[in-house]
Amino acid sequence: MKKTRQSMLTPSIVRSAIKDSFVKLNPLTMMKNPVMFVVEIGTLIVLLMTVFPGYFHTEDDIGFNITVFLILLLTVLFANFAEALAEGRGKAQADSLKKTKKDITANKMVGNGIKLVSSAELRKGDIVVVAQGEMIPGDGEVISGLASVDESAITGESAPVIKEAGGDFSSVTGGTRVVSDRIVVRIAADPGESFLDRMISLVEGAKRQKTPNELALSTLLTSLTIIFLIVVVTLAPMADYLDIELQIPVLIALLVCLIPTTIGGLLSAIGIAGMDRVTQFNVLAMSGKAVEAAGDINTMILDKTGTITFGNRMASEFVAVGKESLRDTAGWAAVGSLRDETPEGRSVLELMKKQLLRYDESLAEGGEFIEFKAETRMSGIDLPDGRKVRKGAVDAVKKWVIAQGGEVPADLDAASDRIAREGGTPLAVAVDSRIYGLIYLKDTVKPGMSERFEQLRRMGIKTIMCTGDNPLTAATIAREAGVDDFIAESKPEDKIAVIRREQAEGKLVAMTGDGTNDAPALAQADVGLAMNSGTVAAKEAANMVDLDSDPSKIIEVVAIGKQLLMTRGALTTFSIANDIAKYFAIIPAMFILAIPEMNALNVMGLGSPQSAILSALIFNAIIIPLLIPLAMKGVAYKPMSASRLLGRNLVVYGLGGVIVPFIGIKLIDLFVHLWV
Ligand SMILES: Nc1ncnc2c1ncn2[C@@H]1O[C@H](COP(=O)(O)OP(=O)(O)OP(=O)(O)O)[C@@H](O)[C@H]1O
Ligand SMILES: [K+]
Ligand SMILES: [Mg+2]
Repeated sequence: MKKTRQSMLTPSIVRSAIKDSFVKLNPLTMMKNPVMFVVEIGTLIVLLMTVFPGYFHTEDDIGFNITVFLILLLTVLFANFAEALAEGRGKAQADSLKKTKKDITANKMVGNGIKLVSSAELRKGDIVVVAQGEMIPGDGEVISGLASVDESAITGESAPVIKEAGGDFSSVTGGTRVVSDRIVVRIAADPGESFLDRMISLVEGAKRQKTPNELALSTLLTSLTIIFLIVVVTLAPMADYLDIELQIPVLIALLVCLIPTTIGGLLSAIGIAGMDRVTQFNVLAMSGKAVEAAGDINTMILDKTGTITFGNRMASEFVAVGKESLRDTAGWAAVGSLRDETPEGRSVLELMKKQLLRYDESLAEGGEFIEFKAETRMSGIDLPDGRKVRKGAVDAVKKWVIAQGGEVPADLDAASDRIAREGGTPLAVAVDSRIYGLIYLKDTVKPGMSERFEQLRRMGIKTIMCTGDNPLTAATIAREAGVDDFIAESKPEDKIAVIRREQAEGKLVAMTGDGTNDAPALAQADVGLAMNSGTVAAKEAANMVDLDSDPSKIIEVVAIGKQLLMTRGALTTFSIANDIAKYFAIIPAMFILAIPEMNALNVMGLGSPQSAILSALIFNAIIIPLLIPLAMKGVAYKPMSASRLLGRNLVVYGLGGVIVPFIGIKLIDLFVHLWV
């Protein structure tokens, strides 16, 4: 698989991030981040005191005040830089997508003729013809024809994909190119509402809103900021009363050290980078909320065919039952599959060829094809002579035959059970009231599935396989794959019922799907991952789309969501723990001259009061850029239960958060002390 996606930070991204760090100093922008906004105001106050020392009577402290001002300014710039850097990759990606979105000429069908129009004029419902070498002018559904389409502009995948009318592979995306044949497409989106438009605004972050989780954390951080603001402001009169002189820049330095600037500066970068990780993984998440929900999932609904198994269910054997001959069984299976375009149907005809079996193709001429439906779980053909040929799930065919007064051969169940126990799918073949035998459809569980489900179990996620297949096959595959639970013979509406049942117990549910009949369930699920190859309805209902159309990717999406939540939690813990250490650096320094006993609190043995304050402030600033890589990459995630994880993170980031600044500030003080 060749990916053209940009996944590295380029010098140009870094350059524009540096520029943006200054642009973001605009107070109207800063106000959205209350913690850093307080720092910005503090910076301005110290700046005023440096510029007008006469007015503030701060002539003696100009050197110190300039230093404080510069460190504070850097603190704000570092936080802005973190956010700008996180946004950079998305912006670069949006730029390259915009190049894909040029205006092109479309062949619009008007009456019986074709009119050349600009793609920007196309509306929902318009019909266009796209021939070899041409670009598809808008999102839509193929209504006739078959073509291979190069979707690399959108998916980064260079191998063309087949698009054809009818079924689950009929949706096409504007901006992709037809590389062979010719298709007729019904446009499904008005200008400005296309998939490409949505993708651009998504990676650009235009629609980025704070998620509920981020909002809750912001509220906490703002409350902490207000509390420390009150503490610091009330220090001044108290000091006054004790006849201790406290300079305003020192109080501001104390405040900035105490409020959670580390997480305040990195919070938005963490969220953007998390979304970006999902995008780099070729999954489009419609909102940050969806990614976070993925991190909190309790239950995952997966279908069997194509998700847990490879899904190329191939006919591998014909089995006759009762007194029927193998030749007749195979022959009717083939006639019943003649116009069945599903992979299962095609594989029956291939098996006939491979086994050199002959059958009378002309029988089907003029017959009426009965398409496979998940509701009936059968397909076949009604012959012109009145005979009805069916193949399908064994219980469905049995019911159909019995309804016509037929009987079920005694050895049918034993034969189908054998296939099912081996994990295969048995399809019964019948003509009118007579069952001839079985088609053995083989499918294999994808390698490594059981390890992945084991990982999910350790994360505390329950997996439920929902399949239209029979209970025995389902049980075998479920055992082999290691899912926790399964539901067999499920119809599309059963999926939504399972989701509702789990949600009623207060659980968050994820599911994948691609068909139009999956759309309601995808919309109902907290995390719905649709396949890009799937129908427009599925893609619209879901809150994520996988551009590679790999349904098992939901597992990685969950891991990314968890990593995002964990990174945020870990850095919050670290940030707050950090501030404790700074308290011990600054408080003794502030009072030491007036209250010599305070020296007992000077546990760090810092050089001088001024050096102590500056060192704490410098540490407070540089910890932000130092943690940018962690915020962007996310903390390493190992599957384990939520409570063990919490314990581990408290030790690493809580204890680490207390110890690191003691060492850091002490080291910085050794240098700073040489100058002040
Ligand atoms: N082309 C076909 N013709 C006749 N019967 C079919 C055909 N394809 C599948 N079936 C039968 O219908 C059943 C249901 O198919 P469906 O696609 O709804 O579910 P599934 O593929 O078995 O399971 P999953 O939901 O895991 O994809 C299958 O188990 C099989 O017995
Ligand atoms: K701080
Ligand atoms: Mg299926």
